[in-house]
Amino acid sequence: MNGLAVACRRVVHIYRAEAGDVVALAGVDLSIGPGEMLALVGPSGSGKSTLVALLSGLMRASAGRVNVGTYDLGKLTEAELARLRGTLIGVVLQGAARNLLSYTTLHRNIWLAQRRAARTAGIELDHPDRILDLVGLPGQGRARIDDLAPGARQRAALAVGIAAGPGLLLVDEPTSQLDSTGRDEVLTALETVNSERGTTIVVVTHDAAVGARLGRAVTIRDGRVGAEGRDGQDFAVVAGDGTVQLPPDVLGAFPPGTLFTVEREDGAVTFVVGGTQPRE
Ligand SMILES: Nc1ncnc2c1ncn2[C@@H]1O[C@H](COP(=O)(O)OP(=O)(O)OP(=O)(O)O)[C@@H](O)[C@H]1O
Repeated sequence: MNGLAVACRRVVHIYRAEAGDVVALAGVDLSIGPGEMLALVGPSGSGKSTLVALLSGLMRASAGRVNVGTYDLGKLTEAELARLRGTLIGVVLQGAARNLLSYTTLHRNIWLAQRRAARTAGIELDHPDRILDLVGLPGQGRARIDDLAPGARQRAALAVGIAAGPGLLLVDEPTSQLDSTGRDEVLTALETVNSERGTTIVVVTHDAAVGARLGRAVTIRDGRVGAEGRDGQDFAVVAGDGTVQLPPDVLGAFPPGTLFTVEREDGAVTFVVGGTQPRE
């Protein structure tokens, strides 16, 4: 399966709670190319997990459009969404244990994750040993999950996530409980899956270093896509409503109300900082 493109357009998600509605996503615009690796970085409560739940079809957006490959997820039935999750879309939930049956072997965990895809015509599945090679656990098919070290257990969770050969892999906080060696091994496994299979990979993380290593890091702040870092360069991002999201570390230098002069010359547009003059 080749990598799938992802497109979010003006995505809003509201949780209806007794204490009042919570706007978790407030108009997210995001495009991810097929085969791209990207980190969603942001503080707790900023909306990262909500966005991943929408991309996996576990929840539906309150408004806006979410496309994965040729599918408009908002138009699919629950059964169709469940089928996509078992085939085209792989999900690795936060906390390795939530993805694994701890009392049995790695092989059995992978077989179980392949069951739905095995019944779907046209899907060719990798042998579990090949999947274990990809995540850096060669020859460990007979190991019980209970007996694995934390880093290996996280890579076992990745093996289950890629078992059906998804075109999009969504991974929530894969390195949060690990030391630097464990983190490195998990990131290497993700890079190998991406380069060998072309899988599009989205990783939710609090860790800016993980974002830097994946090449593209998109900041989520208060339910909106904020600034972006790509290959070591920082970018400000224009949102669908015309607001400009700045990298967090330069925000302090441009308080709300900062004016930019817009200069147009020969079809080119330049913005020049014109001083801070907050409106009355
Ligand atoms: N089931 C829910 N009911 C009500 N509010 C919710 C629910 N789930 C999340 N929220 C709220 O939605 C907002 C976004 O939460 P979300 O879990 O997506 O953020 P996050 O960036 O993934 O945070 P974390 O890094 O802590 O997982 C937060 O204000 C959160 O309190």
